[in-house]
Amino acid sequence: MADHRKLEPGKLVIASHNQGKVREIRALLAPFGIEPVSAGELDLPEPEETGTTFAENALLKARASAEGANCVALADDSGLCVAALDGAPGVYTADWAEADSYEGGPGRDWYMAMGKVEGKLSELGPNTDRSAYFTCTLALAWPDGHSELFEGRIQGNLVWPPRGTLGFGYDPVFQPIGFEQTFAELDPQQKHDMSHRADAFEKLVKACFD
Ligand SMILES: O=P(O)(O)OP(=O)(O)OP(=O)(O)OC[C@H]1O[C@@H](n2cnc3c(O)ncnc32)[C@H](O)[C@@H]1O
Ligand SMILES: [Mg+2]
Repeated sequence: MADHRKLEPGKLVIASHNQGKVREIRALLAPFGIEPVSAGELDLPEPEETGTTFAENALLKARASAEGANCVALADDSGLCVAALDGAPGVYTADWAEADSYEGGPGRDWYMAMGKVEGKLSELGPNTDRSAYFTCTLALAWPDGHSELFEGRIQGNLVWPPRGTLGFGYDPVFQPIGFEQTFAELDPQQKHDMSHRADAFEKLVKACFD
């Protein structure tokens, strides 16, 4: 594998507009002397995610922030891949939650999105395989165009109805293998110890900090 570029202590833009993700990435970065600032805090525009893979979208977001802020940027493109749905919603996980909010503007309705997944699974019958995994691709981009990619994954099963109030997105329906609780019922630290994001982050740390 090609040499990795080390991350120096200092400013880093978290190229995400998802508060749940930003919170988790801040916690994961906390031990490394990095000063994270989010794309939202810098008023950087949210680029359109036109890629067809997690890697393409992660790079697109990281590059947009690295150029916009002229500093190193870290993006996360992630999603839920359901075995019985041939990997859907996958790279379109966030799109499945697009909805007109009650205020009339566009927004995201996670309960509706979780119901959409459940609806498609139930159409397949009562004995349908409920296994799914979360995947996360992290992209680091430097203002000079250099970039690095890291992937992580966690396997689990989908539950219905949703359970728990912690975490974000699809956490209330995702029960990681070996646990009785969903991601939204587990302590956030427990999620950080095993999640798809933590798995990708571990690879990033080995490559860019060690
Ligand atoms: O692109 P940014 O601004 O980072 O924010 P986003 O919410 O649009 O993020 P993605 O494009 O990567 O879409 C991935 C979706 O997958 C879901 N997801 C990813 N990681 C998750 C996690 O740890 N727990 C629950 N849902 C997760 C969540 O709903 C995300 O919105
Ligand atoms: Mg997105």
